Amino acid sequence: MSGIDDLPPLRDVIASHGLTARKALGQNFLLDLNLTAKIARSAGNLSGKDVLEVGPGPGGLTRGLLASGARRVLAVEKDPRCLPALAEIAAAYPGRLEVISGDALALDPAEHLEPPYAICANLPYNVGTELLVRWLTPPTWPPAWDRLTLMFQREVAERIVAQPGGKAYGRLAVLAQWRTEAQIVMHLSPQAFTPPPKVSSAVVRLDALPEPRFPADPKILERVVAMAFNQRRKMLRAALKGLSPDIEDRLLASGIKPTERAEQVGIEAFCALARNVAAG
Ligand SMILES: C[S@@+](CC[C@H](N)C(=O)[O-])C[C@H]1O[C@@H](n2cnc3c(N)ncnc32)[C@H](O)[C@@H]1O
Repeated sequence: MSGIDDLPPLRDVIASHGLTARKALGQNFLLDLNLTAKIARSAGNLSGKDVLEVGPGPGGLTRGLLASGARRVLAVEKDPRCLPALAEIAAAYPGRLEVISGDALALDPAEHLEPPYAICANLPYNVGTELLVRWLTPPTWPPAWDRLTLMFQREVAERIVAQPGGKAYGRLAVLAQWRTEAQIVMHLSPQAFTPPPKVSSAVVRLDALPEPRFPADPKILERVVAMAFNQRRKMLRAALKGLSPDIEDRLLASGIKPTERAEQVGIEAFCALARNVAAG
């Protein structure tokens, strides 16, 4: 007995299905069901909610999400070897777990889930940031999800919640914090995983704000921020010179010193610059 459901312990599951971890798929499994239950709880009240899970693997977190009351979990898994283990969970929770075999990058969750849905995942390291950026930049805001609860390498988690003035602060921090409340809610040591990765991990929770903190056109803001941080060691007057011939004036009008570097500029000032650029 696992403690949170009547399914077998995960060590038995991975042994019986021959689920040796594959590095190319970012497979570091969580086999402690108390821990996966804790991560599911950190996603808040899931009762009656639809949840998207990317990369369920043998299903430890999936079991936590179902046990914590999610109405329906849509789990997208690229490794077909995991499907039999997931089918056993689906049988234990009739009508509540749908498993899609394939690449999460190719999935449109809107075709399957009732908004506002939650997204909760122990993300594969190789596609984690790409998925996060995609979820943070939907065509309209608020997005179809209302909360992301995601495990990342600790260094990526720290970049998401970073404040101006340090090396961790960059495009990811601006994109995340402009339209969400982002916080690290849990730290995990490598030993929590099988096999243990080289680095520590952290769970980040991002709550979608009803509207952005400061007004700006998303596309223009993304362009300004990408250019500014692509050459983060340069002064902004140089890093952003491709943006406008009178960039120094625009920076000054936005309250930014042209000699500053991107990592010194807060989100409010980046938004002011994006509005100035949009005004033509
Ligand atoms: C870090 S493991 C997490 C597994 C499980 N959720 C856990 O916590 O034990 C990442 C999982 O994502 C899967 N995966 C990797 N790339 C994927 C992709 N592009 N789309 C969907 N799943 C993917 C891997 O096969 C693996 O099962």
